[in-house]
Amino acid sequence: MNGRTVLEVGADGVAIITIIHPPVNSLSFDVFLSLKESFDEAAQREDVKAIVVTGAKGKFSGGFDINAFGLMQKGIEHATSGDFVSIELLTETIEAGRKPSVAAIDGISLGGGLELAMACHARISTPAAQLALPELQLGVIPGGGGTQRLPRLVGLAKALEMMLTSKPIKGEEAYSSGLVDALVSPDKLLSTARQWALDIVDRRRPWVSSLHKTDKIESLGEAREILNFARTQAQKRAPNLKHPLVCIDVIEAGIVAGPRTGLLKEAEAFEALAASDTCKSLIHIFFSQRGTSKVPGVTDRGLTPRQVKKVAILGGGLMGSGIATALILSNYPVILKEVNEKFLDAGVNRVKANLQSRVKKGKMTQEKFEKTMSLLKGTLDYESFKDVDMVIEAVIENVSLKQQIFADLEKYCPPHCILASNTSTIDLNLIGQKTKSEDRIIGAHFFSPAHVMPLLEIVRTKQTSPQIVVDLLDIGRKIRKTPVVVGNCTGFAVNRMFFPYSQAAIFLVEHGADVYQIDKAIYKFGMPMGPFRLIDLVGFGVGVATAMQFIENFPERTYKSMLLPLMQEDKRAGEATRKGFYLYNDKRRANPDPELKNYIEKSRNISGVTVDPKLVNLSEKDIIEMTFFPVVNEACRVLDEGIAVKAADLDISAVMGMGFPPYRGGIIFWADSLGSKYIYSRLEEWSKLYGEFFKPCAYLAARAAKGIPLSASEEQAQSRL
Ligand SMILES: C[C@H](O)CC(=O)SCCNC(=O)CCNC(=O)[C@H](O)C(C)(C)COP(=O)(O)OP(=O)(O)OC[C@H]1O[C@@H](n2cnc3c(N)ncnc32)[C@H](O)[C@@H]1OP(=O)(O)O
Repeated sequence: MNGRTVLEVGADGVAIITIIHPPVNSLSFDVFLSLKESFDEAAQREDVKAIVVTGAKGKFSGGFDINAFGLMQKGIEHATSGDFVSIELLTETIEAGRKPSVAAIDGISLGGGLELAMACHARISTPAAQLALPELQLGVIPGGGGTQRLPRLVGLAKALEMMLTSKPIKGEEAYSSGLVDALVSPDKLLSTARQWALDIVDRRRPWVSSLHKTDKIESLGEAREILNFARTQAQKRAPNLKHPLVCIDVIEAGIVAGPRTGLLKEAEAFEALAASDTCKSLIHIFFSQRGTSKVPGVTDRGLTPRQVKKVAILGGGLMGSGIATALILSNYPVILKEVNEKFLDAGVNRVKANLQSRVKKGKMTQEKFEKTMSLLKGTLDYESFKDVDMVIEAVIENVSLKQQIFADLEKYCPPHCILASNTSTIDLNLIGQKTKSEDRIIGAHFFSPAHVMPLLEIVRTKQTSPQIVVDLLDIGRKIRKTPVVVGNCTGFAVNRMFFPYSQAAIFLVEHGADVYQIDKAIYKFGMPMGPFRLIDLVGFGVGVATAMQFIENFPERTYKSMLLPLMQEDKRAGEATRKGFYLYNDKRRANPDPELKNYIEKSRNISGVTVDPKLVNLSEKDIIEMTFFPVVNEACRVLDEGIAVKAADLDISAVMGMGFPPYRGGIIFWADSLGSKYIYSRLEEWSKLYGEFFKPCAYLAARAAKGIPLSASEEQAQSRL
């Protein structure tokens, strides 16, 4: 059985129904059926006066069992159909039941979990409990009456905010907004809920049916205004997504035609959306994100992460200060080392500024700011490194400098200390060449700004010990990053994929395509910005340095262009210099620059490239394919070489490291939706026309030949032969 509920009746006549489905008490079909049985039994038993529903082990419920979406998509399960869950169970059995029910909420009450609680006649919560309707994050809308009951409990504006952002609110806010009726500490939760239920029976407390509440709902005119504003915002935020608009339509239907009509519309829309590509992609992302910390041969050895009490960071530049911020925010004491007072001050000030911006946004109190800053100590020497448990080197990308630093670290740090480098491209074996500590050298590749970006690329060499990987995975989790463990090579996984992306864009421009048209098409596809706007943001210095690494290591498939160096020569080095592919005003607004064509022309002449009329007016589809298929090709090489353990890790790397739209499921998931054969045939066609840069790799060719998805593991691929 996939989860269940238990029913216990106390001497006071209150039946406690407890959901038991570890780890988060999700609502599987078995749990729904069992809930129905338990509520039916409680309704029938004469010794039961009232009902309390709760979740085992301090967690009310993490919502609908997300595994079940897969079953629904395969047509195996239909039990969520609105008729059963939303109407029969939640509305008719629970809300319209003859005995009052109270939800006792601790830990989490998410999605279907909150919908179950809202169908009860009252909700008692602990202050720290998290309540949310996060369904939109999964490409669906609430399907258990959430679109109808939440606005009636908290008002339209708050309900829309909760649904459209998917963000949880804590018990305290839930209480002040009317979602819960009382707040109590965890030890008093059940007794308070029991008493509340009995009080409803005795008419000492109101018997409220959320679905029929009217006091919080705005007038029709006002409601329409709020809904239309939400529509505009939703379209602006994610123009490619339809389900947020469906959610707003369903809420509106309930307000215009009544909650019963709203429930039916909701159920219908939920079922349709659960079968959509967006939902499939987002659920793939949900599980893939949780799967990144399961590394075969590492996390299955029973190793326990060691405690890291003190961390040292070398380099207080943009990366070093960002990493320091991320660590102190999670209460790690940090030593920041720089080469002189001036650089040290600048580094410490950057950390300060990072935290101050949180204070300004109201995300941090002044007191917490001071406490957090006190965890950071600056230094100019290695004196205080003797008791650090981890060092993260974040200096400039210079091999000999890094080699020297690691040799020094070996001397000054204790033998158990993790020696990590934040390099984004350099082979770790090179960095550790002058040490005998290869087993504790590891890559901790953060993405800028390090205290904001969610990805941490953990790079292990063949010598890195599994214990060190387990330790870093634990730190990653504690500083709230999604770790992806990859193998060692130039560029690792994320930059290996990133590189052909900007290269393809530069190739297209040199052959006649328009910079701004490319950026527009890629933005429309769902990237946060186009490749040229991104190169401007990152800065040409970084772009050129990375290019050199790739030219050196993968010369056969690097498209060589002088465009960036030429622009750099003229002090056009990106946003920092206010000029790059765009011109930037005081407010960082990017404007196209008519002068750009002169540089492109010059660069074309140097490369000996002529404009290809076929590439001048490319369709958006062609721009997307010519830019992203080389990325898919490189991702296939990364998989083939074993740099990434599984395709899903690359999907997460693309989403969190490159900004690839999660609703397309990540780079390989997206590629598989188009088919390996199609991608192969296009790359093959372009490689004949334009050379090696587009040449499909052996992995892609083999899978295309057999019609096998790119994500299939090697064993799966073999078994399909
Ligand atoms: C009809 C309804 O309207 C439709 C719905 O309810 S849709 C579902 C709505 N619910 C959600 O979106 C909640 C999703 N879950 C979460 O946000 C987080 O997992 C959480 C806050 C519950 C717990 O977070 P955290 O403690 O960090 O643990 P996390 O690693 O994420 O999850 C623990 C395990 O529970 C699983 N899990 C979490 N929520 C789940 C769910 N709703 N269904 C199935 N499994 C779930 C995770 O996959 C993970 O499994 P693993 O250990 O095998 O990798």
